[in-house]
Amino acid sequence: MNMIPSVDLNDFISNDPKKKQKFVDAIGKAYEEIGFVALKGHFLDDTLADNLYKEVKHFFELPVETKQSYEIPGIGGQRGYVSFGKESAKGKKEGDLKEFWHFGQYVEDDDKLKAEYPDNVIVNELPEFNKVGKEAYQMLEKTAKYVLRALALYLGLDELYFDVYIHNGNSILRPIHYPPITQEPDEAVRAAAHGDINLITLLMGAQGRGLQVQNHEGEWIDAIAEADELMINVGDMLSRHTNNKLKSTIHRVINPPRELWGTSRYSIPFFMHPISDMKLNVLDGCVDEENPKAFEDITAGEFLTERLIELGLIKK
Ligand SMILES: O=C(O)CCC(=O)C(=O)O
Ligand SMILES: [Fe+2]
Repeated sequence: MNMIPSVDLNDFISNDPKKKQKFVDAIGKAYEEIGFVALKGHFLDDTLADNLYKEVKHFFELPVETKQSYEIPGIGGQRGYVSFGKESAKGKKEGDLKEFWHFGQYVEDDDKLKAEYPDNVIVNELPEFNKVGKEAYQMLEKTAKYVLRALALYLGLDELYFDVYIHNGNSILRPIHYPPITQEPDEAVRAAAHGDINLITLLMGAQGRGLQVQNHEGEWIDAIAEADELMINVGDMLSRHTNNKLKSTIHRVINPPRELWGTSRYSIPFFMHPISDMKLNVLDGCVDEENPKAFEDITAGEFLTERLIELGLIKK
């Protein structure tokens, strides 16, 4: 499989059962094979996406001292700014060549979760950044909810199975800036090969080249979505919950050829996480003689903490 299939969310949302089933089958098959799809018909419109990119660029252009004033100690980088080189992929010692920001959940109707999550960090210099970040967060979350509904049907679960776990979930919108490369990097790359931690990841298509996905044969293929598509992949939480039926595919961001070292790269993944109490225990329907239970029982919160330690974002 050398192609990332394209699907249209309008098929799922339409009242036509045939189209809906076609969407469910296509996304399920893609996730059993390559682990990625390109999705049209999502809820993030062009104007909002353009404004988000504009504001994100303004943010990363702020003086480094200003950005660092938004780096909050003690929360594992879960909100606000994370400076250059701090995060490394699981198993790597070199930090990735990136700086990033985290917008988190906007809890309005659950005091317990509101207290559990760190507050969102407000950038005083850029009122629009805060506003556009929240709007984009909510539109991507809505898109992800429908994708998970389709996957629930594919897995033989109730269509609304994931809804209770993702309402006020611990999702994160992460604008990333990969700065220009100024000297021959030793071992470090923009983002070393990794699987995402969460249930599913939504990535806007507009970004430049660089993202690559590893297929079953171990070959790296370029993942390029069209401007109106979101690239959506399975993360390790969903892969675990489905006993590896849905694949969390390894991907990376390679450094550009030398003539493009002078250019920045921006990308804005939305990592869909459930609430921390969700049990990621392997679903009964995903276990049979050929596929024995491959993972220990664990909650989403425990799994996240384990991985943030491995990424260097929380200290043991
Ligand atoms: O920058 C990209 O295109 C992808 C980044 C990524 O895979 C990640 O942050 O998990
Ligand atoms: Fe990723």
